[in-house]
Amino acid sequence: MADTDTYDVIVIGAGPAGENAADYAIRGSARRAVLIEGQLVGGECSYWACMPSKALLGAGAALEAATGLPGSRTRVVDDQPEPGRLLAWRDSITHKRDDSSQVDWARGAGIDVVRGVGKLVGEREVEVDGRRLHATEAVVLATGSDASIPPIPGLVDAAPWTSRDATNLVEIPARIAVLGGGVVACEAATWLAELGSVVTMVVRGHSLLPSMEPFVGERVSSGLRERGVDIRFGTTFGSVARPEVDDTGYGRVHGGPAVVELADHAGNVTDRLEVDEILVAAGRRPRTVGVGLDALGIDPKAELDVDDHLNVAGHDWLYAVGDVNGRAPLTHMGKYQARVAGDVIAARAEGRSLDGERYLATADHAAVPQVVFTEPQVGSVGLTERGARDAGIDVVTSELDIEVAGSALARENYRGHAVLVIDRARNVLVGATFVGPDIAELVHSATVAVVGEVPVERLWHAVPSYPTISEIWLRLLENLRGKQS
Ligand SMILES: Cc1cc2nc3c(=O)[nH]c(=O)nc-3n(C[C@H](O)[C@H](O)[C@H](O)COP(=O)(O)OP(=O)(O)OC[C@H]3O[C@@H](n4cnc5c(N)ncnc54)[C@H](O)[C@@H]3O)c2cc1C
Ligand SMILES: NC(=O)c1ccc[n+]([C@@H]2O[C@H](COP(=O)([O-])OP(=O)(O)OC[C@H]3O[C@@H](n4cnc5c(N)ncnc54)[C@H](O)[C@@H]3O)[C@@H](O)[C@H]2O)c1
Repeated sequence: MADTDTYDVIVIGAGPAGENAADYAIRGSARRAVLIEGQLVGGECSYWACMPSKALLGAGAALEAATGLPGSRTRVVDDQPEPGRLLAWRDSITHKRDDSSQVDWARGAGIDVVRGVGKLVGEREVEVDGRRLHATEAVVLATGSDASIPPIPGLVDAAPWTSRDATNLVEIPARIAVLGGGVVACEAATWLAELGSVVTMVVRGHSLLPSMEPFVGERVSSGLRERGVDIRFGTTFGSVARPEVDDTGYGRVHGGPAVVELADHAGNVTDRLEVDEILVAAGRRPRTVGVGLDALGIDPKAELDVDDHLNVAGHDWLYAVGDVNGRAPLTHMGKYQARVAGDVIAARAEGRSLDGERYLATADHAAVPQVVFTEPQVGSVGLTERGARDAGIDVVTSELDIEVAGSALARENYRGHAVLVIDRARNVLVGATFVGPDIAELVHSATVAVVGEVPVERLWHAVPSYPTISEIWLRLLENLRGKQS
């Protein structure tokens, strides 16, 4: 009988990255893997992040599409989502936080599941609730990330919402202040406003989604303002006071009203807001502390040093995939890294060479795609114009409003914008950004072009179907030809 405490592969954290690493490391072999999970198998994405957030955003997007066309507009009886049914739909998508189907999937894939908090205690050694497990091949760290709460006076004591509350909301706060101008803040402000909250976004910078092309922030700000969201740029929370705090659980209002002092960069108080809830959407921190990295001489507070095999520097048996390594904190990128790490573990276990593209997570550097599900949607891949120039690439750009037959048919007043960033010397696409209704599915075409390093001359022969929003590709290439000739 197999020793239940010895596995070929031990994975700490059963989010999307951990699940895929375990699966790829043993698939088609007699190797044995175990997933150690302290909360829910499926991780942040399934229960607290991607899945519930997209469930909450779907109805608003569908209403936007229906009200955007004569003929369906007059048939829409209410242009706001119906809260009760929307929250029930969200609950059906998250299985009310019951992870049994994911546990069944793991067991069906030949992966053991151990519940508990795992900790590295030495080379290839992991402890979970006093039990010692040994890995003959590899240990994979896939512990994800936690929401960061900035050290603002009174903020922690006010028990603010994090994204877990916003995605799992059961009470809709009448007035809410959202701290942050990143992806979580923009998406959550969208569904909260659609559900009837009066939303004030407090953004310390001067644009939303500042890591993207500048027009992205402008378009998303307009979309949010059209939904009644008040955006205060150049402002942060100076302090928070909430006299009555109540531990009501995820997604319920955590007590009485809070007074938030807004402050400018010099610390001067510029305004005071009274709100019923606060959402902190100020970024995430990899879960590296408390997982035993110090037992290996690795500083748990420092960024993990991980190579393109997803190997942690200095430990050829230790891998880190997903949010925990900070390379590209998105579900699809964590799963991609996990596929690469799993393939590397399998190849090493079978004594095969690691030559070949499948063993290197190269997309993390130059081809990270992302869709932000605001209204309008934002989709991007690769470098922005500024990012490319900062990387020393001589670029030419092609930038246009999305005005093609496909977009005119999608909405009566379609408004969208797109840019291609081309490496002038190699004449290949290094980045693309699209903003507009229904652009999410355009991103993968750009990803293929970036990853494939398709010469712009060849892109001419990728003919977009008529009438689709993809026709913008042709307009952008025509515009580029005008610039290059
Ligand atoms: C509101 C929100 C919306 C998002 N929407 C999207 C989206 O639309 N698309 C997208 O691509 N990304 C999205 N993301 C990002 C996405 O959720 C993460 O990139 C993804 O969940 C990371 O997967 P992971 O497996 O690395 O970590 P996680 O999903 O965080 O899973 C890690 C798991 O490890 C467990 N764990 C941690 N420490 C231990 C330990 N010591 N022992 C045992 N178990 C442990 C945790 O309980 C958890 O289950 C969103 C994030 C947020 C916050
Ligand atoms: N659709 C998607 O792909 C999707 C959706 C949601 C989240 N995510 C991912 O989840 C991760 C977390 O998202 P996020 O929005 O929390 O992080 P973020 O880094 O995108 O944005 C953080 C925001 O908080 C602000 N901030 C940080 N510290 C602050 C402080 N002390 N005071 C005031 N403001 C402060 C920043 O200026 C920024 O506006 C990201 O990696 C994101 O890509 C992805």
